[in-house]
Amino acid sequence: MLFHVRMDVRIPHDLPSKETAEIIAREKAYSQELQRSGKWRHIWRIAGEYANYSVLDVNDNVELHEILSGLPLFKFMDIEVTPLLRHPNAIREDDT
Ligand SMILES: O=C(O)CC1=CCC(=O)O1
Repeated sequence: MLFHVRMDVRIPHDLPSKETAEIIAREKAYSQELQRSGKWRHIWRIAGEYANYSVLDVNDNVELHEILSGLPLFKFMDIEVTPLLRHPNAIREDDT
C-alpha cells in the first residue's frame, strides 16, 4: 500500500544543540535504512520549509504507523498522511 506523507519538523528552539544533532543523525540512519529496504520510496525536501514529502510502500496502516511513530523526530513533527492508489490512466507498469 502506498501512502503520501507530509512531515513538518518543529524542533523546539531551546532544545540543546547537541541533543538536536544527535536526533537528526538518528533520523537520517532510520530513514536511509527504510529507503534501502524499499519501504520508503521517495523523500523530497519542500523548498523553503523544514518539511518533506515522502512516499512509503508498506503492508498496511499498522506498519505505516509503526514506521512513523518510530521516527526519532516523531515528537517534533506534524504528519499528514494520504492513502494512494494507482490512477487508471497511469502508463508506468512498475508503479503499483
Ligand atoms: O525532513 C526532514 O528533514 C525530516 C526527516 C524525515 C526522514 C528524514 O530522513 O528526515
